[in-house]
This record gives sequence, structure tokens and C-alpha cells, in this order.
Amino acid sequence: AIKQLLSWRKGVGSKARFPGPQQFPIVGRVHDLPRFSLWLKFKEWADEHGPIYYTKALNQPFIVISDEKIAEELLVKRGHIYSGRPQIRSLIRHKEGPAYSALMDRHDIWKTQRKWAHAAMAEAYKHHFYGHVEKEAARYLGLLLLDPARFLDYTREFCGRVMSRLAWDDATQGRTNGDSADTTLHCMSVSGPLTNTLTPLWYLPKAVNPWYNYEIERERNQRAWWLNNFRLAKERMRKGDLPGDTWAYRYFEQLRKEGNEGLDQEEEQEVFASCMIGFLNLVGVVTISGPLKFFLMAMALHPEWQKKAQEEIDRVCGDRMPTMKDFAELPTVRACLKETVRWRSGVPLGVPHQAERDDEYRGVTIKKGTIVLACEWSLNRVPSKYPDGETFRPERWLEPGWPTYQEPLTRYPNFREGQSMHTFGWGRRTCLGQNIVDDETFVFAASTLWAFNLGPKICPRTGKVVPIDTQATNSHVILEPDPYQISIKVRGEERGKSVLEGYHKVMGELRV
Ligand code: HEM
Repeated sequence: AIKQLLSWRKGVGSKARFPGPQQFPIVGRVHDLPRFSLWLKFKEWADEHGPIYYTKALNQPFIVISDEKIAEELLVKRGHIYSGRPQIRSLIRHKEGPAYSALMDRHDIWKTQRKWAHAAMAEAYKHHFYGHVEKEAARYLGLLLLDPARFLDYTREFCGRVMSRLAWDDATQGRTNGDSADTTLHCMSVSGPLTNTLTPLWYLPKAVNPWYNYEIERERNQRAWWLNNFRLAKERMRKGDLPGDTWAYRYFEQLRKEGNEGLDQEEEQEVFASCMIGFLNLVGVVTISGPLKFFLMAMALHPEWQKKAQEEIDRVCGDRMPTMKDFAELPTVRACLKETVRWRSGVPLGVPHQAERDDEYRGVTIKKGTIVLACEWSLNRVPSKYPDGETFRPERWLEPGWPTYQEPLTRYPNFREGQSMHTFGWGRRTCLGQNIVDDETFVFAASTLWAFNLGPKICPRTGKVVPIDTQATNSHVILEPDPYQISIKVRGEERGKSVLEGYHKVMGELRV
């Protein structure tokens, strides 16, 4: 504190600085950074101080960006400087690895894991994830038909199952996968343990430190779970019983190509590989279930768009459930999805980058260690690119004249290319999941609207619409909306029969 006070006094008026809220000694502005919906505060400051501003929380300097060009200049063109990850106080050893590649510094472990995950994902995408997304969607529709009130649970489980099937051929792990992802996200978020904001608390002695003890236990369990699945998959590989369309198979096959026929490994190598596959499996759950839950909400609140999308689906698919083959013919479905992710971002703060060394930008020194945030919530509301940014308007992706419109509509909008790819981050740290996001959200959205009508829930006691707070979320780095209620009704008897038929067809093959 004394050091800070001195440097603050020395620093007054002496250097060029970015604009920003007034800083106070020792605390900076930590006192008015809310733990929940922090992006609203960052947007408020952006409106006041401009597209790049400076602030501090305790001793941690921040640069917050809300302009795509500036973010490109720093995070892409100068990616060799701004691609570190800051320490999240309540997550143990994440910068070193090997557990969370998205949160590691840029060292060899990160490079190896990123390269491997990128190639594994690209190969699976070539085969549109081997039809697993469609099969799980058919199961999801069946469950929704039987018990629509549990739609939020089922939505997350759907995402968890797809990922665990791809990772280890064990969709039954889908629910655990979702829970594990959720707890990890809690621990890494400002809205999570108090020690993420009041960081000095982390250094309390273990005997009186519930945050530290919890994290040790959580991380140990998660790693054991990953390692267990890895070893089970290895046993199956040895017996010739592991399907070739899993990431685990791909990994073991590579070992064999290197001459390791028996798949014998030191524990350290197994831990490395199980974390690499385990994390890829984990990171694909809530990242997708959050947008899907917001999509269902948006459709219930915007019947005019739901109807347009359903007319399109009925015209193209008729009585059969939509699949990836219908992608080109269903631009309205894609526009509703793309607009959902813009309107209610799943990663509204973006994922923080950190300056790996001192740099100078526009005459201002940016110190090594500064956290650089391209605030997705603000980027999605830049008026010149997204007019009427607070409103859900899928037409901005479908009609010429809007800044985000792109042709041909058989291809755009999508989540892999074209407009607004800032959603998936920047430069060397760009998201590795865009392909699966594109497939999974499309099949889920098209098939749900094919089978069901979504609408507001009417309270049986008052007869009034149950209100939905569309901004209420768990405020995690990657978030989901708070539980909400809508009505989900099958679109007629025939459609119900088709849903059940589809469900029975896949249930024989799926592990439950
Ligand atoms: C709509 C869904 C998703 C969104 C909006 C999203 C967004 C992001 C963002 C903003 C980042 C940080 C980029 C940066 O630091 O500049 C990121 C990183 C990452 N994402 Fe995604 N993501 C989504 C889904 C997925 C899925 C489904 C997977 C994998 C199955 C995935 C895998 C990753 C990985 C591995 C990283 C870390 C990259 C690195 O640090 O090297 N993401 N994502």
C-alpha cells in the first residue's frame, strides 16, 4: 500500500495517459466495480471516457477497449505482446498448466495443447461431428416432449453430452461435465469467490482459508475425473473397443504412429493428455448452453421471429427434423442465433489478455502485466455497426442496408466467418470452438423450433405472464441466464409423433 501511495504521488500529472475514471490511492476503483454484471459498468465508463480507457483495481492496471479497430491493433497486430493471461487468484496453477489451456500463459504446454486441439476440432468438423449433434438433438426433443419444465437442465445436458461423446465416447458424462464446467467458471469469475476481487484474502493461513481449501479439493476432483476417463478410454483402445470418432482415439492412434504400440506412458504424460482432452470437453458445454438458453428465451419473447423461422423450417424440412444439411436453406434460424449472441453475449467481458512486456500505444506507455479487455458487451452496441443495439433485431443479418448484412444468405450469417467474429476473441488466443458452435447451435435451434412452440409462461394462479429478466445471469466469465420460465408446447399431434419416433430411433444407439 505504501509503495502504491508513493508511486501514485510520483505519477500525478507526469505521464501521458488514456482517459478513464478518477483513480484513488491504493484501491484504484475496486470499490465501484460490481461483482455482478461488471460489463454494464465497463460500458458506462466507455460511454463516458471513450473507446479506450484506463482504470485500476487495487494494484492491477486495466485497459478497457470498446472499438474493434483498436482491439485489432493491440490484440491481433501486436499479438506477440498482448496474448498473456492474467492470474485468476482463486484458480490454482492455471497459468502454468497443464489443466486449462485457455488460461495458460503462452509457453510450450499451451502451444502443444492448442495445436493439438485445433487439429482435432478441424478433423471432427470435416465430418460435421459424425452426426452426434443430430442424435443428441433427437434425444433432447424427446425429453422436452415428456418434461418441458426441465428445459434448462436438458439444454445444458445436451451440450455436455455432445462434448463427452466426442471426447471419450461417453455421453453419460454429459451432466457431470456441465456441473464441472459450471463450478470451474464460478471459481474463475469476479462473481465467484471473494478472493478473486479481494485478492489478499487468498493468503490467509490454510486453517482459516475456505477459498483455498475449496479450490484444492475442486481441482483435485476434476483432474481425477479427467484422468479416470482417459484411462478408461485407453483400456478400450487396447481392446479395440474405442470408436475412431473420439478425440481420445485420435490421441492414442498418434502414440501408436510414434511407435508406442502398447500405449505405455508415465503418469505425467497421462495427466498432460487427460487435461488436454478433458479441458476441450469441458470448455464446450456452458459456452454453448448459455447462448442456447438465451435463444429459447428470445424466441419466447419474439413470436414474430419464431414464426418466420418456423415457416422457413416447415417449407424446407416438412415432417422431418432439420439437420446440418439444411444449413444453407435456413438463414432466418441462423440470423436469430447470431442476433441472440450479439444481444445477450455469453462472454460479455471477453476473455482478458495481459501485456507480456512494456509497450507504447498512441503515445501512452502500457506496462507489462496490464490487463487488456475488449469488452464484448460494448462492442456489440457500437451504434455505427449495430444500430438500435439494445433491441433483438435478427433482420440486421438478413436485410441489405444494415452494416452487418452479408451475402450470400445461403452462407451468412454464421459463427465461423464474416461479420462480428470479435465474439470469439482475438489473434493468437482466438477461440477454437467456432466450428462446433456453428453446427451445434444450428441443429439445436432449427430442431427445437421445428418441434415446439415457445411462448411466455402464464402463472396458473394469477393468470398473468411470468416475467423474465433478460439480463439476470450468474455473471460468470462465460455465463448462462438465471433460471426462467417459458411455455413449451409441441406443434401438433403429428409433430409429437415424429419427435417420439426420432427419440426411439436414436435411443438404442446412445449411451444413457
Ligand atoms: C458461442 C460460443 C463461444 C464463444 C462466444 C466463445 C468465445 C471465446 C472467447 C472470447 C475466447 C477468448 C479469446 C481471446 O482470448 O481473445 C475463447 C477461447 C477459447 N475457446 Fe471459445 N467460445 C465459444 C465456444 C467454444 C467451444 C464450444 C469450444 C470448444 C469445444 C471453445 C474453445 C475455446 C478454447 C480452447 C479457447 C482458448 C484459446 C486460447 O487461449 O488459446 N470455445 N472462446
